[in-house]
Amino acid sequence: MATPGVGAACLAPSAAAAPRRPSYARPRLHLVRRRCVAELSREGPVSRPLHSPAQQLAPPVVPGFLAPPTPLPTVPDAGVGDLGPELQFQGIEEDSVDRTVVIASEQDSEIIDAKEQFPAKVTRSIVFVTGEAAPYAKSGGLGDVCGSLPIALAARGHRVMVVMPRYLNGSSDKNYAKAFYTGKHIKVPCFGGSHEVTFFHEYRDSVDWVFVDHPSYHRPGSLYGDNFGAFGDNQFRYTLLCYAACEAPLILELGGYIYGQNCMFVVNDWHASLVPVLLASKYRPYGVYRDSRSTLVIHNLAHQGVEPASTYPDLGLPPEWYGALEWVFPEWARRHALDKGEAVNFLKGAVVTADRIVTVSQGYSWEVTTAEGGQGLNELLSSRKSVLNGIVNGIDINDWNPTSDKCLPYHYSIDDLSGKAKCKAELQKELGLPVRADVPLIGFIGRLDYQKGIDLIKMAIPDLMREDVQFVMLGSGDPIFEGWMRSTESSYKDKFRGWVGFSVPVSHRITAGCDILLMPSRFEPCGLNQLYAMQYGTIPVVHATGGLRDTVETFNPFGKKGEEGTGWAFSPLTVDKMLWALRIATSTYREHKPSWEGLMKRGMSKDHTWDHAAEQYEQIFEWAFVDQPYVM
Ligand SMILES: Nc1ncnc2c1ncn2[C@@H]1O[C@H](COP(=O)(O)OP(=O)(O)O[C@H]2O[C@H](CO)[C@@H](O)[C@H](O)[C@H]2O)[C@@H](O)[C@H]1O
Repeated sequence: MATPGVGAACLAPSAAAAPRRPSYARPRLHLVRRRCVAELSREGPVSRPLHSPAQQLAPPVVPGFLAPPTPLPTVPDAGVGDLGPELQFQGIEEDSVDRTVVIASEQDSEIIDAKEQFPAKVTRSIVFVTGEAAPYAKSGGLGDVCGSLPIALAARGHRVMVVMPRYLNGSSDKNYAKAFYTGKHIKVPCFGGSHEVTFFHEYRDSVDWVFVDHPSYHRPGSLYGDNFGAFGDNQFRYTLLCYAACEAPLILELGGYIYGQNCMFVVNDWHASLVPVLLASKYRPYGVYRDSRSTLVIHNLAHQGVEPASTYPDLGLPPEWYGALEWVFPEWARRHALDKGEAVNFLKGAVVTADRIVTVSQGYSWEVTTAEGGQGLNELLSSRKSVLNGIVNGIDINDWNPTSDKCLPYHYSIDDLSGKAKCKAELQKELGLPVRADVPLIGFIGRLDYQKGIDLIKMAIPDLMREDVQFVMLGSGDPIFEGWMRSTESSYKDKFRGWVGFSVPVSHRITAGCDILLMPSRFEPCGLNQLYAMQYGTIPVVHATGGLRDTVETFNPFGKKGEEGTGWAFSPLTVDKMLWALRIATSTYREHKPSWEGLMKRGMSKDHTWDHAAEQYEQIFEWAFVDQPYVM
């Protein structure tokens, strides 16, 4: 809790000295807090910063994994003076905000505004760690979420940093044009060497976007691989990211001030999963980050970052922490009689060390605890049920809004849907399909992957193409399915289009121009395309699984208040059942126009913004800070 006396003492001189950030409309509460921190730091001895990389990354002596903590070494005096007061200032509670207002005479009006403007009761320093974030780099839904949730949290008053790689592959380089070298670099001791990474920074939408730079992020191809498959050094690339993310809050003075040690790390999927392991094994034993917490967000359990056990020494972790990452494949998954199935698993490391675990829908948070949906981690995840929650993703309403979408030839809204019919005609024209308003246009957008049920679509196409429908698919991934899309297009010239590739503008045009969006996913942690579809008045037909079941309500013409529902969620996942759902949808489109319009409008009127989800994340963070760190 802030002490008014201390705050008052520090604010006065620093207010004049502190540099102003170019656009400081949002974090004025933080401005007060950061000034206090900086000034107090000057009072203490700062000759040897606690965050010196050499000190942080030195091999510590720690007890075995999850063993009861032994008394920690005394925290070096250098950092204590700085960090004590900062910790007091982190997490300003509502009543302390009032006191802050009292002490900040110079800025009174701004801060009072800020208090009214920002809904968060307790503001925190939040550090997202991710392999991708739109618009800088995106390969799928992870990029969407990490590009928009941080902004939503910042808008609620938190200080938010996103740490991700600076991918330079020729096509994405321009996305980093506004990110500048911070002058900071660290040497990461792993993989048999000392690897220098540098930090770039852009302040946008009230979020500090931090890009970790290393030659391994500069190569042609997609983010994680190229035509020959996944990059062989991905484990190395994301180990670097995790080390860098742990150092960033300690060494980067963003807007003049570091984030400090009292952070909530939000680690997304396996790429970031080493972060909680590092906090527990390499920082807390030195008294650093003892007041930080971590939340693992699972977007997709299918990718866990599993590599041979022999790579463990490369990670730079203490040998006694092997158990945190240890992974043994079941016998049936081993390659030969001498294969012991021993591996290291990054995601498992986070499951057993993070303070909280979030999946991207409630349905999925249950599925991951079952043998069918747990991808081998179900028992471990079940053991952490008390800290496991599901929060349905939101969507970026600035990007995905039919009233203003820059990728669309026409705009429309719930009150005037005429633009949607024009978008459909334009899309048919663009694809070279017959321009017909009466024929239902079905779309699919997504990775061509087993998860997305492409094989079911492939099996259903001969039957579906006998009907009077049009079908457009946009996707890339498995070369077999890419080839199949091309050959199907030549077989059904008047009805089928397969767009092989990754194109965000085309995905917007398909979402707006289609009548129906098909998602026969085998499993779907949340799914964003069905949310985009509903926002655009396009009716989702989905397999009732995970987040799809949570977000799509099957049409019911005889509901209590009349017609209900926003689409069709079918189950079980069979070709027949999928065709059955599509036939009901297409006949409703043709024969029951008022019902169809009702479906469109109910979908469009749903609140898919991040506001609600951001509030739920805040709650999770609060719970995490109430508890002791799960691993000290
Ligand atoms: N060829 C292409 N061209 C252009 N855009 C394309 C594209 N292929 C896919 N996209 C876009 O990528 C995103 C895919 O998001 P999803 O949520 O459907 O799936 P994904 O499996 O990647 O994400 C994982 O993480 C997200 C986020 O948590 C979860 O919703 C999801 O269930 C989980 O599997 C959408 O924005 C989509 O439009």
